[in-house]
Amino acid sequence: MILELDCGNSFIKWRVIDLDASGIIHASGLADEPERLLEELLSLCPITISHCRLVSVRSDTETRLLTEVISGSLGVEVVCAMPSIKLAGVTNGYEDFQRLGLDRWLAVVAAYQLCCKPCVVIDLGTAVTIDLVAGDGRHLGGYITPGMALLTEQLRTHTKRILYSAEEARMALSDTSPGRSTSEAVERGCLRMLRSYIEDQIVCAARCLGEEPAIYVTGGDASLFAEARQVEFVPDLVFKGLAIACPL
Ligand SMILES: Nc1ncnc2c1ncn2[C@@H]1O[C@H](COP(=O)(O)OP(=O)(O)O)[C@@H](O)[C@H]1O
Ligand SMILES: CC(C)(COP(=O)(O)O)[C@@H](O)C(=O)NCCC(=O)O
Ligand SMILES: [K+]
Repeated sequence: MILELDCGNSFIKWRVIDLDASGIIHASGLADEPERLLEELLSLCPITISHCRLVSVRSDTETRLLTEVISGSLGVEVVCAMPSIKLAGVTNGYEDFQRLGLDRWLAVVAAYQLCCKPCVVIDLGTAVTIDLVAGDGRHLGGYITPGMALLTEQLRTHTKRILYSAEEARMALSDTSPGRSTSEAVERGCLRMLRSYIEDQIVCAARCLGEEPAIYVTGGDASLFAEARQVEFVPDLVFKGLAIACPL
């Protein structure tokens, strides 16, 4: 079995899939910290892990510690995705290719392999990233903004009277009519702002790419954009890119 890990700034997503091309998922999870991840992985017995591949946007130190803990506890070598200028027909559009977030890089590589045409990749995670790929596989670059959790957290931590619970936040997103409480005003305001931003980005991308691009959405907050126009939800887009970058 292969253990795959996507280490984002909020959550470490992991899954265990078959070694063969079936890609059957035998286990998966989401851990907020390495200690929690290890508990989940050690509880996987009797599943035996023979290979491990990982992509991380955390610091080099945290990523190294994570690979050492996984390698030490599961007895497998951890193969880490690395920056590259070209991969699977996609050319990295950053001036310094090594600075492009590896989650973004793997997501655009996977997206282009899915469609082989101009595409837009939207990852709604801690940050919201939007990347454009031309029809010939050139990554044109993209945009980074705070995600929902960061937007609302900034308001709560930088004001004195914006205070509400996680449950109130969850309830607030039942619809986007004018908020009649602090939680509704903040959560709905931030959601509408992000939705308008994403809609605008999609319109501009179609103009920039010269034809209707394929639009792929992934990330923990993707569900908040469910009613967005015709987009394709690919929750495991980064994992698809990881398999391309680190074939076994
Ligand atoms: N299990 C979860 N519990 C709470 N929030 C979650 C969960 N999964 C995803 N989210 C939401 O998605 C965001 C992070 O999604 P994710 O794509 O995992 O981020 P990253 O890749 O940046 O770690 C959180 O800020 C939160 O809004
Ligand atoms: C933009 C990101 C923080 C998004 O990470 P995430 O929200 O998935 O945790 C990550 O892609 C990153 O660290 N990028 C490096 C900077 C850049 O892409 O320009
Ligand atoms: K991510």
